[in-house]
Amino acid sequence: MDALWIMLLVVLVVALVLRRLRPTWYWMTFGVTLATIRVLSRYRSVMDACGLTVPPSRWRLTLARLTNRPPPEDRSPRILRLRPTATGLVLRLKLRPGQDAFDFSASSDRLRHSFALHNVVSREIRSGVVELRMTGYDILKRVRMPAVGPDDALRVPVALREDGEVHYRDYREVPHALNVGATKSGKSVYQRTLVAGLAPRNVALVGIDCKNGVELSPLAARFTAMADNPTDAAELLTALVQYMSRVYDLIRAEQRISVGLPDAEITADIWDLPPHLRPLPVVVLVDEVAELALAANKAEEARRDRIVTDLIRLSQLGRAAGIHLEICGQRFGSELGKGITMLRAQLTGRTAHRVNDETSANMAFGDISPDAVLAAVQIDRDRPGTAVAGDSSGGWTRIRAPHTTLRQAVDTCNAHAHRTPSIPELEPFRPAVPVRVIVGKVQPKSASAPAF
Ligand SMILES: Nc1ncnc2c1ncn2[C@@H]1O[C@H](COP(=O)(O)OP(=O)(O)OP(=O)(O)O)[C@@H](O)[C@H]1O
Repeated sequence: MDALWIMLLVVLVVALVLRRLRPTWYWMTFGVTLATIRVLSRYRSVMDACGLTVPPSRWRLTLARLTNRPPPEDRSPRILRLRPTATGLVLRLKLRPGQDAFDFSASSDRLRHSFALHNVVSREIRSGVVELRMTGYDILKRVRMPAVGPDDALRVPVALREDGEVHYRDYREVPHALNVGATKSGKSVYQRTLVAGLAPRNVALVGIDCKNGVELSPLAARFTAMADNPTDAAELLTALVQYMSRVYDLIRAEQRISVGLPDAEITADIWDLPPHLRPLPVVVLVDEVAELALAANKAEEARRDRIVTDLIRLSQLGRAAGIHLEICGQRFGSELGKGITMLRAQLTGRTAHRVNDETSANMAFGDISPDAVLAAVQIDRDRPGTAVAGDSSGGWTRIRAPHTTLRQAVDTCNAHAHRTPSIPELEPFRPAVPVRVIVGKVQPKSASAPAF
């Protein structure tokens, strides 16, 4: 008997220690079973307490009256499935008549308290079916990205979502994106994670970093072109617009629509071109857009207008030519001058790191979702890297990128330097990569693979 008590005590101590120090292990060993028991045993009372039940139907009431039985209780949504995951539980529910997916998202905070789980996120799967994704512990405290298999060239896992899913930056779905956040909020780490994710893929990277190149030039080995001041940036963007025209000429030359040509072979963008003719996609990363958009005198004003006009043209026409914009800034509002709001309207993907005021959050989400504005303002100061990510469809989620160090990103870029394509129009902007000496060998500058 004594041995049994000692064993139980040891298990309890181990569980408490794991819960504090290794929440992932705690969840996998004890947490998942305890949470499943808790959710199933409290389910009816929690639904009732959260106002997620519906009164019994008329025929049930009539039947109870006819058979002289007490009236039936209010009904909770039917559980279709309860699935444990590595970070929590997924509960799929069939709604009762009169219920709405919004009822569940509005009650998610009440649900998480009632089930004693860390977080509950609800989403509609299809008409009448809602999924509650519950996480058992704070998975954004120390982000560990789950292993994801080889994927499409332009779908990069960049962060972890609060519901335990991977957040992807998918350039085919969302061609251009905006990333705002106060200083020290984690924008550069997010951008670095993105570059490290893109480096092993067949894309051309173009960087504009007017902070004298401090963020992007260490990663230069994987960049086809780079500018570290507004004057070079203006020239680089003009060259990109010329490149875009050449890609459009190529697409037109390949269209040759005739009666006999199958519909599937009529192309209006690079993705429908035959693989041997298809140019590589180009991702243009702009760090701190305000440096490009502000002007102190007349000459700078002319340059600024040229830059903003070229960015607008790239954002309007670039997608079909495989050119994608990824623009970072502390603020992105009309105070940056003419054309900025027009440019912002073209940037479908929105990510807001911690911002200091509601106005800055409005610049990312004001025209999309008021809830997301509130969530961006509430991001904790001691949680850099946490952001609210959304798109223009109104959906949003809390995410946090893994803490990719500059050393990790530099190593990844150097390892994939041989993939750096060369684009003739951008050749004058190719960054000078210092000759690297590796174990006694002299490594030449990265080999140039032709983009097209
Ligand atoms: N995802 C993350 N996980 C953990 N720590 C992070 C994360 N992102 C950023 N940090 C921490 O926050 C610090 C500031 O991040 P970062 O340099 O990316 O901010 P920033 O928004 O680019 O700031 P600035 O605009 O001043 O350049 C980093 O040095 C890092 O220590």
